Amino acid sequence: MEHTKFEKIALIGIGLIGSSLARVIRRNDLADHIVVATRSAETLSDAQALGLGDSYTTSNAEAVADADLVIVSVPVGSSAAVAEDIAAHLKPGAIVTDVGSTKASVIEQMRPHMPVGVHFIPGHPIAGTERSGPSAGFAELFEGRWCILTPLEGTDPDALERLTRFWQACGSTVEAMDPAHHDMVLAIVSHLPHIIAYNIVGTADDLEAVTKSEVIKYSASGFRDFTRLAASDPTMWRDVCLHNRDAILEMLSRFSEDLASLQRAIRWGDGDKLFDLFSRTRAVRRSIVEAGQDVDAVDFGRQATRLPGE
Ligand SMILES: NC(=O)C1=CN([C@@H]2O[C@H](COP(=O)(O)OP(=O)(O)OC[C@H]3O[C@@H](n4cnc5c(N)ncnc54)[C@H](O)[C@@H]3O)[C@@H](O)[C@H]2O)C=CC1
Ligand SMILES: O=C(O)C(=O)Cc1ccc(O)cc1
Repeated sequence: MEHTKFEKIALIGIGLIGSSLARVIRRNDLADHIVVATRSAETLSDAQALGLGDSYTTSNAEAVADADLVIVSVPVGSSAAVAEDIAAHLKPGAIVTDVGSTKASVIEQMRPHMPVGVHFIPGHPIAGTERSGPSAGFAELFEGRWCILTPLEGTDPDALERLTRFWQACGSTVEAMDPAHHDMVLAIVSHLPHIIAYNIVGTADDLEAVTKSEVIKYSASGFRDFTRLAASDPTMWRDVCLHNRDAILEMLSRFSEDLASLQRAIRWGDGDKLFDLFSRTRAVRRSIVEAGQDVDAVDFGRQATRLPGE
């Protein structure tokens, strides 16, 4: 594909997302050289053992020297620190992007550090699993998934086109969105489901004294699905909650109102209300499946979401 290959791609952060990128970049021949950078020497040596890059460093600054594409894949709360590390070492004309689950906060943290002549284009692949670390990644992660880019005003169209082609070459469909809108949409479709999962599994865990064995023994599919989400990386999700605070609080307050109304229907035996809601929600699921967004039907998706030991 014309103009898709980069000379040198710097991957800052080599967890689930960074290592999946490393694998797909290698498999699809999207770079002549992949340089891997991460903060801890231990993670770096894991990445090296997996053969994820062509060179390795614990210095973010060293990694970006001569790179024409820099992809920051760290928990969103570390975005400012990474931007500070790399700012003075970026090659003029380089594209800097990220994969963070929140966008307004990442922009606020990184934009002030970006030098003139460097193209900063924030992004977010809507693809992941509950696993983390360099061994968790796989080359197919982004296949058939959306990647949202939130370009800033005045973004160079050629740089945007190059980054769009990069994500397409990873198997994704790219869409541009306003950062505030992204944060609101993701709050309801991704952040709230994780918070609800953390909460319900926590509630069950608090009942431990009475139900310890029952929670495990009878964990039917409903509860099991929540435990998968609630097994997601604590640092990553702490940062998402702290950095998409307003949108999450807005969605949580709507959620609490609706939950109170559901609680009331149960208390007063309002079967019609329950039936109407459950019919409406069943139609939502059907439209997702019809739109081909039912990832459970995709083989690698099923594999990726298996519990450890399954
Ligand atoms: N896990 C998921 O399902 C998805 C995650 N994301 C976003 O991708 C980003 C990365 O997430 P994962 O890969 O899942 O996390 P991870 O925990 O698997 O990996 C994070 C990596 O960042 C490194 N790191 C942390 N601080 C650093 C610093 N200051 N300098 C250099 N490296 C640093 C860690 O050592 C680790 O290698 C997060 O912003 C997350 O919100 C986006 C889509 C899906
Ligand atoms: O594991 C799951 O079900 C996910 O929802 C993965 C995920 C987590 C965070 C994102 O920003 C995007 C995708």
